[in-house]
Amino acid sequence: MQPAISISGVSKTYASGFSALKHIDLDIRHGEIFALLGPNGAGKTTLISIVCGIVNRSSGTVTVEGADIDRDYRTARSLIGLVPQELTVESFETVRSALTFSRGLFGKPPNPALIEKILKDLSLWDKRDAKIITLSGGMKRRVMIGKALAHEPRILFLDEPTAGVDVELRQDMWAMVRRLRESGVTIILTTHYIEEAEEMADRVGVINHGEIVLVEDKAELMRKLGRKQLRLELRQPLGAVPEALAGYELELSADGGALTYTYDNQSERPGVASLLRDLEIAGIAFRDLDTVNSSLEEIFVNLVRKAS
Ligand SMILES: Nc1ncnc2c1ncn2[C@@H]1O[C@H](COP(=O)(O)OP(=O)(O)OP(=O)(O)O)[C@@H](O)[C@H]1O
Repeated sequence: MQPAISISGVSKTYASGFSALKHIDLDIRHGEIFALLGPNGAGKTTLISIVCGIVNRSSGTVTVEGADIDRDYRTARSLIGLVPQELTVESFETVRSALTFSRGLFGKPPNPALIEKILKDLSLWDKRDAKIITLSGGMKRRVMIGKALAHEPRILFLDEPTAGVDVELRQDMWAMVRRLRESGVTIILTTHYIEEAEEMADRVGVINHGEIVLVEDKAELMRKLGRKQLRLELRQPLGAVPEALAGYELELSADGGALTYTYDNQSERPGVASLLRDLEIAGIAFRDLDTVNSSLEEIFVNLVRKAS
């Protein structure tokens, strides 16, 4: 099956000469929730804006459900709903007319029943005739989502959906995103909250300095998250790890004074107890030991640092 979105060799150099994206290759699968994770300024918004046809790329190709975003702009664009980072809603419009108008922009015939359903799904039906200016920030954000859904897109981009949003609304938002996914919509969200990626995503892509540094199933990342390290301070420095301990893939520190064993619960590797036994058999004594849990945050920070 062709991907929902295929991004190939996409680069962006702004007029200032700043290179915001460097040869991005990325496929988004049908029906997944993909979290694009990266620090401020990494290029997330630039990438989304290119796919949505708001920013011109310097090179590369993008297709949406097979439609090229240049040659087949209208088709590609109509398949996408975009909820931008900034709240950009017409203050004096009513909620319902904002959605109706958005649908019309895509040349779709009016569909009051659909607009009603979207408003109900977003818990905005009671506010359908309210002017947007009278709504709370959280409600305005939901109006933005409603506008993005009004033309029945197959793919929804959410740029920092929960930035500055309180915990309750964040939970609501996540529940809503899941419902959308269940209805078959592919979702790409950008975030710099690791917990958001952890909670929501089927796959996670990490972007830093305009480069994709990792794309992985979340489950695989969680496996890494569950990884632990045992560090042993040795009594006598070693010149090399003895052959008998090769199965543990131990890491010897540069000065030979410490061994690090990385393991996780699902690992096929033998556990800590057997390592300690085998160390004793090999005549390696240690004077201290310490365990460290790696977290997704740590994985992320390391990736970002390595790429810097
Ligand atoms: N019009 C522009 N002209 C020059 N540089 C720009 C322009 N727009 C964005 N940039 C730069 O490109 C880089 C990537 O910006 P972008 O908004 O894509 O990052 P981001 O990952 O979405 O960050 P944030 O999480 O802060 O929104 C930043 O360094 C930004 O300053």
